[in-house]
This record gives sequence, structure tokens and C-alpha cells, in this order.
Amino acid sequence: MKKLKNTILVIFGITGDLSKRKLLPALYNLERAGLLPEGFRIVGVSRKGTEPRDIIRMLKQSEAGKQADCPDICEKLEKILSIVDMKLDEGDTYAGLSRELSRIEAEAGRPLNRLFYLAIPASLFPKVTERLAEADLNMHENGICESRYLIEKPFGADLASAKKLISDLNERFGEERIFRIDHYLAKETVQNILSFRFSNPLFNGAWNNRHISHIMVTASESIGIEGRTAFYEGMGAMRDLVQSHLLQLLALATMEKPKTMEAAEIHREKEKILAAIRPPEPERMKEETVRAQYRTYRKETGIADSLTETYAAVRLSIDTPEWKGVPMFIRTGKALKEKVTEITVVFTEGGAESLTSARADAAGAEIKRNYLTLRIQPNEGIAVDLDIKKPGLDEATQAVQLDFCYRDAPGFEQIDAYARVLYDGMRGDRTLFATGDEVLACWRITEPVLRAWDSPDFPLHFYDNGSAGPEAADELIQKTGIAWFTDSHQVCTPPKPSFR
Ligand SMILES: NC(=O)C1=CN([C@@H]2O[C@H](COP(=O)(O)OP(=O)(O)OC[C@H]3O[C@@H](n4cnc5c(N)ncnc54)[C@H](OP(=O)(O)O)[C@@H]3O)[C@@H](O)[C@H]2O)C=CC1
Ligand SMILES: O=C1O[C@H](COP(=O)(O)O)[C@@H](O)[C@H](O)[C@H]1O
Repeated sequence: MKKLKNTILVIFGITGDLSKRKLLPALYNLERAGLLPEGFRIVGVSRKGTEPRDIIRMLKQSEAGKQADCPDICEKLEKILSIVDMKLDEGDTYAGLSRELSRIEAEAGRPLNRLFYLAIPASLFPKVTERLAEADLNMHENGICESRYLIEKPFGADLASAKKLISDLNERFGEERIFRIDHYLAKETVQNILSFRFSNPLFNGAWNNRHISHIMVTASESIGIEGRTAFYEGMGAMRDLVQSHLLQLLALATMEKPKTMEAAEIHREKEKILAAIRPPEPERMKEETVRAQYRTYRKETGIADSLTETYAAVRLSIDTPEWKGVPMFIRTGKALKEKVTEITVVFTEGGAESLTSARADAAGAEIKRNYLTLRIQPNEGIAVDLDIKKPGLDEATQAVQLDFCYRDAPGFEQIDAYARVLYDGMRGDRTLFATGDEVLACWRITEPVLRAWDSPDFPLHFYDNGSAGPEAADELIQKTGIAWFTDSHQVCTPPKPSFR
């Protein structure tokens, strides 16, 4: 366990949407849980003459802030927060930031770790990192403390720009000091994927194509783009969710057991499996990928001819002996019926072969399947669908479900993903961050799909807001003789009544 060291957290973009919705509430939660180190300081960077009290007002107005019992903690956060007013593209203004950091260290009587969080539009990353390097703010490394850089996605807009961004940043700061945030990796239920897989021989022994016929990853959101046109238009669901969060989920669900649970070993296995994931062949893109847009998107954004997809579905394969023949289906979309993220692993008699064998096609032949669903959110938990004999005189079987809900686990306490990101950044643990090679491997998988979608004759489907998504996505999976699994997340049981 790495130790938490005393830190100055510098948030570029402290007045922004991410800061308001995620970072400030995460800091609030860390302070409330007593997890911020003694002497911890926050420096916010803004262009608009903001005061610490304005930032605390933002926190109080956020969803989390409204529910929180703010007075003491908010007062404490206001005291440890200072603001540096500066334009991000003017080199000489970085001297002001440098002075503020030195002033805080002089007050503390020693150098402190510096954690720079770039919560600013991605187009500004190259400029800001260049200026930080010019101002020598990347050289704070003396054996006692160091500088680290928390970078938000998107990491590039395609493979070429990602390569350039990664190599420029590595040159300035070094891979070891760059923490690329994928907040899905910091979700409790996502961290559990490896623990669950490798601690339970019941499942782990059957985790391959001899027993598993297919895997489905679903991330549906009920919200639309919420006015963030500048961020979303031209980005789309494939770049926003598939290239990052969902390929990371698939990697965790399919990677080999690492030699140890050290960050370097986990990343090594993750990089290996990502390098083996294949997009559809170019001539099969129309059969094996779907892009779609919710019906009100164009009106909402004012872009009448927008081709940006708010929904993406894709069939992938993995080129390893363990996963040969097992299709991996990923789908994600906005403005859908409900918010659900889950991974369903389907155990089938005959494994991958059952999808193609004559047995599956034989009239009346019943294919026995067990569905194991890892519910990432909401109703965090794990469900297994089983068949049992119908109770009574009947010989037939019936489906039942074993269901585990996190909230029923002893000592359960939900740690918010962004609180985890900040905490791990402070203690320098890179396990839950994406390496440069992982990011590039994800681009190698998604880029051929995006290239196919650029073609003028590639279909863009439309779906109703609040629906289950486009029919084309159902057809994509039905071609394999199967269907999306949609039942599991309904089942997390309400808390049991207690008898006293
Ligand atoms: N919002 C979200 O839910 C998520 C965001 N991200 C990523 O996090 C980062 C920040 O996102 P978000 O907070 O939504 O971004 P915003 O568009 O809200 O911008 C954040 C802040 O950047 C500052 N800024 C400085 N210079 C400029 C400039 N030239 N143009 C625009 N803004 C400037 C502004 O602060 P000021 O005016 O005070 O200087 C602004 O408040 C992005 O990289 C985004 O991709 C990732 C996942 C989710
Ligand atoms: O990174 C992103 O994630 C959110 C969804 O995150 P979640 O934790 O609420 O599931 C998504 O809305 C956003 O478009 C994307 O950039």
C-alpha cells in the first residue's frame, strides 16, 4: 500500500463542469472521510477573477453539495483553497503559479508533492503542458517529493493525435508521472472484476471459449448531451465511451491473470489483451457495427446535418487461443430508457462452438445457458441466472437468479470514483489509470470502425429518446442467434426488513 504524501492539488479549470459535478464533491467526500492529508492545499487556476468563496458556492450548488451537510467541511475547504488568476496560453503568467506554490511550501516549511489536474478542454493540453515545462514546473523532483499530472480524456481524437499527445507529454514529464484518468477504472465494481474472476475457481476455471459462448458489455445512459455540444459534436459515442471506458471493461473481463496484483503486472496483461482485440473486417463493418443518433439531437445542437453518433454498437473478437470464436458485443448510447452499465458473460454448453454448431440450429434443441452479470451501476452487484427443477411434481426446469448486492456486503461504503482518482493520484498509485500503450491499443481497435463510418454511404440510424436504442443494434446480435440480455439489473432486492 503506497503512503499518502502531503500534496498541493492544482486544478486547472476549477470553475468548469467537471470540477463542479465531480472534483469538488470528491474533495468534500475525502475531507469528510478524514482522507485528506494534514496540511493538504488546493490551488485553483482560472481566467476570470474567481474567489475561493465562489468555488465553495459552486460546490454547495452541485447535486452532491445540495445533499451534503456543508458548513464545517466547506469552511475548511475554503481555508485551504487559493486561486491563481491566469491565462493558460501566456507563458509569463505561469511565474505567478510558481510563486504561489513556493509560498505554500515556505509556509509548510518543506517542499510538497504537486498534483496538477488538467480539468480543461483537451485542445488546451499541449499548450498548458508546454508552458508548465517552460516554467520548470515539471522539474519538482528531489527524492522527497514529486510532481504528477492528472490528465482527463479524450487522449487524442484518433490514433495519430493520441500518439503525438502521448509522446509530447512523456517527453515533458515522463510516463511514470502521468496519470491518465479513466474514471470507470476507479469505480468499486470495476475494481472488483479482477478480484471476482481470480478469487473464484468456480468461474475462473470456466473462463474461456470452451465454456463461454459470448460476452456483452452495455453502457446505456438516460441523459442526453446536456448542452455540451462543443464537447460532444464530432466526438460521438465511439470516441467518448467505447474507445476508453468500455474497452477497458472488456479488457478486465478477458485478460489473463497477472503474476501479481502490482500495477505494472496488471497493465502488462491488460496491454496484451487489448493488443489482441480485433474490430470487424472492413467488408463486415455494415453487419457488425451500428451507429445511431437520438431523434432530438440535431434540434438540440442546432446542427441540422450532424452525423455524430449518440449510440454505438460493435461486435469484436479476440485473437487468442482462450477467446477464439467468442464474439464480444459492446453497445452504448445516450437518451435511452435507463442508466445501466453491466457486463454479461454467457456460459453455454459447448462454449463458443454452440453459436455455430449444428446442435444450436437443430429444430427444438434447447441450448442451456447461464448468464453471469457484473452490474457496474446502478444496483451494483453480481447476478447469476440458473435453471432449477420446478418445485413440486413438475419435471420441467425454471429459471432462478442468485443475486449479490454490494449494499448488502458487510462494511459496505461506496467510494466515489473521482475521490478514488484524487486519492490514488496523491499517493502515486497508477493501478487504476490508463497507460499510454493501453490508450493506443484502444485507438487501434476503434479507428477502423470510425474510418468506415466516415464513408458517405454508411448508415446512420435514428432512435426515439427514452427508447431501448435502434432496432439495428438488436439485429446486429440476432445475426448470431442470440439477443441482448436485459433482465439482470432489475433484481437488486430492496433491503430486507429487520426483526427486532
Ligand atoms: N464534464 C465532464 O463530465 C467530463 C469532462 N471530461 C474532461 O475534463 C476536462 C474538463 O471538462 P469540463 O469541465 O467539462 O470543461 P469546461 O468546458 O467546463 O471547461 C473547464 C474550464 O476550463 C477553463 N478554460 C481555460 N481556458 C479556456 C479556454 N480557452 N476555453 C475554454 N475554457 C477554458 C475555464 O475556466 P475559467 O474560465 O475559469 O478559466 C473552464 O471553466 C475536459 O478535458 C473534458 O474532456 C472528462 C469526463 C467527463
Ligand atoms: O466519461 C464520460 O462518462 C460519462 C458517464 O459516466 P458515468 O460515471 O456517469 O457512467 C458520460 O456521460 C460522458 O459523456 C463521458 O465523457
